[in-house]
Amino acid sequence: MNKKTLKDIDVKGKRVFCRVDFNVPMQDGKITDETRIRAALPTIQYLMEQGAKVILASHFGRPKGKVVEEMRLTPVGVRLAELLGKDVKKVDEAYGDSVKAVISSMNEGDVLLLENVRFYPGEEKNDPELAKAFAELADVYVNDAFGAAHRAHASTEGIAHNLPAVSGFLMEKELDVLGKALSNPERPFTAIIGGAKVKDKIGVIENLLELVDNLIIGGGLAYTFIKAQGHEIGKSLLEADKIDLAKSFMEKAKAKGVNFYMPVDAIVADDFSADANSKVVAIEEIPADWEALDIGPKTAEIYRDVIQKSKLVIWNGPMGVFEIDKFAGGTKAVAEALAEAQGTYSVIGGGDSAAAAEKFGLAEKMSHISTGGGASLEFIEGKALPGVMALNDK
Ligand SMILES: Nc1ncnc2c1ncn2[C@@H]1O[C@H](COP(=O)(O)OP(=O)(O)OP(=O)(O)O)[C@@H](O)[C@H]1O
Ligand SMILES: O=C(O)[C@H](O)COP(=O)(O)O
Repeated sequence: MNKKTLKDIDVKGKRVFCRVDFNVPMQDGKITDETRIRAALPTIQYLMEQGAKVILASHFGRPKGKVVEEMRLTPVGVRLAELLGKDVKKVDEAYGDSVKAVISSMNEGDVLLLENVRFYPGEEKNDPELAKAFAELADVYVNDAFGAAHRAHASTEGIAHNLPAVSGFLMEKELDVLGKALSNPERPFTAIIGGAKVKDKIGVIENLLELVDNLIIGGGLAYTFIKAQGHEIGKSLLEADKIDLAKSFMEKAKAKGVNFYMPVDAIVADDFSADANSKVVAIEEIPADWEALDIGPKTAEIYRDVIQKSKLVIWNGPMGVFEIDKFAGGTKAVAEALAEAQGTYSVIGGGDSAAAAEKFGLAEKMSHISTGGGASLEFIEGKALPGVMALNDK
């Protein structure tokens, strides 16, 4: 990487604004997967050992520029303190005089966690004033938030223009590992795209068609494609204004000779809940009042077979609502196929896919679990990541 890293600068006694990605899966105020917190520890511990005053900033969820009580970073601070074996002071703002006062009382090696940066409308707008306000808190900026590096926001991009700016260890490692896997990909190269963020991921699919031999679609975003094929999808997730785009992708795949795999069956439910009635149906037969919440067993078998014949697989986004056991089978089948595949380099991206691998006890069997979802996809697509571009050159 041609960007400066933490090892290139001296942080002793300095106030370091360290952007991390603590956007962890959470249910009822409990962290359900702490991969992203653990992944940030090497940088945080290094900063502590070097005698920096460590000021951590992160976003959590999508509060849209307002304070949302359930999206405070307080539970993350509690868990971080346990993992570090050290107090972590948490404040309820992310800049301003009261935060400055807390920072001025910090000792070398102390750790402070700021509030969710997305509580401020300027964050996602990359407002230069907010970037300046963040920068005023510190002497140095370290970006270790690989998972948010595809966002040009005030705490991931803007701030880097106001302070000496370097990457953290996690950022460096992610760019290194992903860069190596993709510089000359082994084939067959397969991408598996699932999850629920249809808007975010649909563009990615188009770019992946230029790179891969096989494209597997699952999760909530599959149903926009199924609809585009002319089937009814009941109450399944749909991005209606993307149907034509989905159609054009399927045509593009055909023209390019990319194998485009979509669910042939699904598990449908009459409610989005653990005690819903559910059944397996062929993909053309989703009942009007039901929604598809997982791929079906036939689809899982086909996907398993493709995965096992691949040399490089990137996987982003679960195949179904894996948080609920009865809709977890498809995601589990994909995770198992990846874990069992011999000689296949497997890269998992996305908070939820990583959480799923962890939930099924298969995380250790994957070649690389990236802490980035959208970020790893954009990197794979060959896009420049704003959070990386803004850092100082070596
Ligand atoms: N068929 C479906 N209908 C509705 N929701 C679904 C369906 N399949 C999966 N999901 C949901 O998608 C969510 C994950 O989607 P998301 O796109 O955020 O994936 P991700 O792996 O976390 O990627 P990223 O890190 O980029 O956000 C899960 O909470 C899961 O329950
Ligand atoms: O979960 C992620 O992919 C990152 O934390 C970025 O979150 P975002 O998609 O809400 O920007």
